[in-house]
Amino acid sequence: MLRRTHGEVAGDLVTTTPGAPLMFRPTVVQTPAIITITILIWRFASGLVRLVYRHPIAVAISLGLAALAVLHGWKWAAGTLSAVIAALAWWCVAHRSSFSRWVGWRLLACWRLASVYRPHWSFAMSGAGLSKLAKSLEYRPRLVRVKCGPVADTVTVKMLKGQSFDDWTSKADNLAHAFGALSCRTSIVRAGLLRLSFPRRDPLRKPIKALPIPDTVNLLAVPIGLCEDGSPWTLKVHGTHILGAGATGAGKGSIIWSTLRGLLPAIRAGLVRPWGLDPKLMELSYGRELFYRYAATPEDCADLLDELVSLMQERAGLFGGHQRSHIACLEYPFELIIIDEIAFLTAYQADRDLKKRINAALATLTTQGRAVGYGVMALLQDPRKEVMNIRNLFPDKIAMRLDESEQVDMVLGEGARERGALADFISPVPTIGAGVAYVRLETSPEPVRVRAAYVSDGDIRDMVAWLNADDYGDTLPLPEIETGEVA
Ligand SMILES: Nc1ncnc2c1ncn2[C@@H]1O[C@H](COP(=O)(O)OP(=O)(O)OP(=O)(O)O)[C@@H](O)[C@H]1O
Repeated sequence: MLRRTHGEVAGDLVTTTPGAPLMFRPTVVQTPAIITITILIWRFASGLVRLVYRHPIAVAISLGLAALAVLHGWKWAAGTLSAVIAALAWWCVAHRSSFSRWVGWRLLACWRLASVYRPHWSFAMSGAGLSKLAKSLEYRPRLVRVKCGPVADTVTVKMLKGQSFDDWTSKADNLAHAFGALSCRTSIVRAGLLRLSFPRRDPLRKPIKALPIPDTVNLLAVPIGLCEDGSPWTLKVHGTHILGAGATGAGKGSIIWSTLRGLLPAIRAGLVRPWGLDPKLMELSYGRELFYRYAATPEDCADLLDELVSLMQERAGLFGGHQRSHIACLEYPFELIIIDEIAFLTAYQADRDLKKRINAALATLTTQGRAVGYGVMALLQDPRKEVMNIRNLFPDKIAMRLDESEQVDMVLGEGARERGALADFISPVPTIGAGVAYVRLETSPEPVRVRAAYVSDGDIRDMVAWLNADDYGDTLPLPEIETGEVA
């Protein structure tokens, strides 16, 4: 027997027939039409306000054309529209960069929103497991805004309540494929708001030619290559120490030479003094004349490091009580100690006394050198702790192509690989992957993919010639040089 009943009496029902089907119909509360209409009007009005706020120019043009068509006829509207299009085309040809900035990227963003992100959003969210089902309703993260730049699209998203940043970083691969991109990077804008970055093309696909020797030198931003968004990759060399790790053939040399190239005017002026330690004898020796001092054998390297420690301590003694930071000048230049394959001097050194001396000198330089104008840039192949037990004394790290995925976090810190630093996936083919690296820039904790410019043997010879050229004689002006306050 079938019985219809209202929800509230269901709890009191008793049936004597075992297995008798019970039809349960919940109480339906009729919403008054006025409330439904008010909600619809409210939604329409807020959508309209949002449209005007987000696209004021497009709305103004559309309204203006509509007004023209109503007041003077469609021919006037069509003529004005043609004039506007012709003006935009002229702007695009004559001043491409300003056109792109003000119009081009916005139009592209509208197009990408309508053709890529909006249509695939719902499926991508449920496919990646980022939407939630509650009471038979599907709740999806809200697509807030799409912006386009020369290289990548950035999509701002409002996360669902209860979601964490890690929920999104772990789905980066799913999202990249869902929107037809090569990769997806996630970063936090503010609580609950995320930025997803989808590259449309890869500016690091091809080797980058050696950058021009700059006129001015900023020790806090030496240009050495490009970031994945096409912006310059600059390296802070003053007030820090840099550790670069990469398997053989990863292109560690390009980081050294690009840095020296960016510093060349300051080296020539005597404001920066590079010290080269080259235990492999293969890398730095090619541009030996660029170095203020150079050592290759482990004994010479140990002596040089000891000398640097005593110079540094002497300078610290002079600065003590007078100044707390270093500004590069002729009297106290910035001393940059470049060590190629540091493991040869530390872990792989057979002579135990020498190894101890070198380790002690390196630890002293890296712990006390920053504030008095001593910076260490060390490169190595194997970042494991057994090989490099002082890697935590290097504030800035660069992960080039690495052999194992676990090595990525050893270099860039816990969780870096999960956040997209796929250094173990960098191609071993030199033209594709040499010089490519992941770094954490000061502005963001998220790893950024970068590529150092390739400084060829010819470029190094040119740098030596440039340094030794005496056309300026003694009248060489000091380059503008910026150093930061280093506490
Ligand atoms: N930035 C770069 N862009 C393109 N190609 C590069 C770049 N850097 C290096 N290469 C190419 O990769 C090769 C290996 O580079 P490099 O010797 O610098 O590697 P490495 O990491 O120092 O290797 P190893 O540790 O064995 O000395 C170079 O001969 C060059 O052809």
